[in-house]
Amino acid sequence: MPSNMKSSKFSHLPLSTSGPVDCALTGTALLNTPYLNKGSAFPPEERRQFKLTGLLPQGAQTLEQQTKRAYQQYSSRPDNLSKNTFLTSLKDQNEVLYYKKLLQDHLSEMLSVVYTPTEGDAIQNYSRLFRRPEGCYLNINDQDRIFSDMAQWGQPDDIDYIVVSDGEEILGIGDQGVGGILISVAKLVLTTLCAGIHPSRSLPVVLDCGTDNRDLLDDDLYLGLREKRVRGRKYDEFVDEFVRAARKLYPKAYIHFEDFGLSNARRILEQYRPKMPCFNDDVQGTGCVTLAAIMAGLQISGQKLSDVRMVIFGAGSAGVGIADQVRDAIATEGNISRQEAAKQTWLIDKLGLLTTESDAAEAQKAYLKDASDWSGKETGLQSVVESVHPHVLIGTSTVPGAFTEPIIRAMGKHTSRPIILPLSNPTRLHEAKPSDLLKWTDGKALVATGSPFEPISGPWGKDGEEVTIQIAECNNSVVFPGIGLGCVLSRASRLTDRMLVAAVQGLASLSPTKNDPRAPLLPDVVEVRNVSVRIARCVIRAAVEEGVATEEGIPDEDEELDEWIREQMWDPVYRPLKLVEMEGATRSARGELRKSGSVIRNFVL
Ligand SMILES: NC(=O)C1=CN([C@@H]2O[C@H](COP(=O)(O)OP(=O)(O)OC[C@H]3O[C@@H](n4cnc5c(N)ncnc54)[C@H](O)[C@@H]3O)[C@@H](O)[C@H]2O)C=CC1
Ligand SMILES: CC(=O)C(=O)O
Ligand SMILES: [Mg+2]
Repeated sequence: MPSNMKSSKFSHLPLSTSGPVDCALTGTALLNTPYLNKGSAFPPEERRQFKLTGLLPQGAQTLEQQTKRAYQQYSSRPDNLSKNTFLTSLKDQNEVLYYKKLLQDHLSEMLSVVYTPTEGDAIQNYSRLFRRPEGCYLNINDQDRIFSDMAQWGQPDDIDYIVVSDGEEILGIGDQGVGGILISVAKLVLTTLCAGIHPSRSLPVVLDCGTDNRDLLDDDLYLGLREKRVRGRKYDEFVDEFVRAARKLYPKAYIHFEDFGLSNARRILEQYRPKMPCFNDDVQGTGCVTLAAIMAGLQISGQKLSDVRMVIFGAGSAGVGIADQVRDAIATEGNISRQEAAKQTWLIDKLGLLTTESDAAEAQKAYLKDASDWSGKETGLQSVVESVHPHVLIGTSTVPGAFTEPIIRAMGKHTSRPIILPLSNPTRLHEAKPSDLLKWTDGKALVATGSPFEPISGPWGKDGEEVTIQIAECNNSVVFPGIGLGCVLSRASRLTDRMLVAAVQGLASLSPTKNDPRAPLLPDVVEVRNVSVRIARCVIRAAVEEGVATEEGIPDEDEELDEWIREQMWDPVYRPLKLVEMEGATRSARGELRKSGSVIRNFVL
């Protein structure tokens, strides 16, 4: 069934997005509510019923006509950052139009504008571009207000998905302080775009703990807490207060941690994941998507995962997250211990290879190489590649150009199809350009990147014929929306390792290389909603098997389960509005009116 087709069989479900939307709003208040506003597309009868005549020009248009006009306006913006700003204001006016435009018509073109790389520029310029607040800003010096500040966002049933960042390691651009709110917003845009998480049932949060970014502290327009980043006990208490408030206020919500600093990301994840449904995208999401890309690459090179040697350059949250996911998969495939499987990965960080003599973080310890084996030897990337002969090389270092020609040529000497994944974001921080990687390996490298790249042509076909190679985007955005959707719909009480493995298997089963060895390693972005349905299906199945799914009535059959999932995915279409009474309702911080536990938002002035 196509992703936009709804199933009457499941239209009774509370999260069903079929049928009319209850609306208590009229007039300007309705026009000012982005979730309900249809602008020039309000049909004549709704204009009369909702007191809109006189507030709109006569012509009642279709969503397609609005999309055409909005695209013309978008195209007239001179650069990507102003296109990004344009789209933000469109989202503030009319969410259906915003998502429809992106989702159905221009996804490949616009994803890089609302996400990496352009969103990185928007975040760096947050306090200069600021027009209106988006989301929940919590302040480390006002911890006693966390509960009441968060309580404004709805009633207990109202929030399904929270993305929270403390702004310390945004993409590869470091500490962005309060600007981190925009990574929470952008990740939530992707959950709606790619997995149909209801845009009014999610909550972006920034934990403002100060910043160590001198440029921000010196900027008189900076909007965040103007003090050095708070660390230690007070920081831990702050995170804990946030988690407690989130759990108490929105007990159904799944918590997605994004772009926390290296010293906190994994620690926080390990602390909370045994107790609640939560996820760290940089650690787990990146691990899952990268493992799926590696599996697709190995299918082409004809190798087994359990035979693979892998070098990871940049042993932070993402690098170690990938190492763990690959190690666990090797252990399962080869029926060996995790400890044994870890021997196939070499981690390199700022000071070179991590060995038993390195001052390693807890998470890195599983991968330390015996220092005596390396004594007197160089431990930089080139020497390690020359001595280890890796099949897979991963870049999560934020060091642009780190994968040099000699390194890649050295790798190519010992493996016929090197799998090379420069994953640092945004684009300017990639460890290598795909065009160079293909040039240095005569088109043999199997490449996927953290940010999008154009296809590359070269004389790499049979007898030197020109071929064009598509570069897959290996970004956690391919998996986190589907994983989140699976957890939300099954109301999983935890996100277990097995559920993550299931997500990888679901994604790997859709790799285009299954049918065409020249195809990109991961599905194209335009397939993303179907990919999310598949991942969600696998995650839900695993949640049921693990006994952590608390939702009743999850279908057993795959086809029926997919229908059940799709029915609960929000689509950017104008649904008819139904005028309702507003008595007994309360207003949320979004300006929407909520009746106890109702899914549908209304609004009063
Ligand atoms: N493609 C994707 O899906 C994802 C990409 N990333 C990207 O990966 C990069 C790293 O992100 P995180 O792991 O979250 O950051 P992180 O700060 O946790 O890790 C970066 C690591 O690189 C190391 N490093 C810095 N300079 C180095 C050098 N000269 N040589 C070797 N290592 C060096 C740092 O010491 C640190 O351990 C960022 O650019 C981020 O955008 C992160 C998550 C997902
Ligand atoms: C993609 C992502 O999560 C990052 O670059 O941090
Ligand atoms: Mg991230």
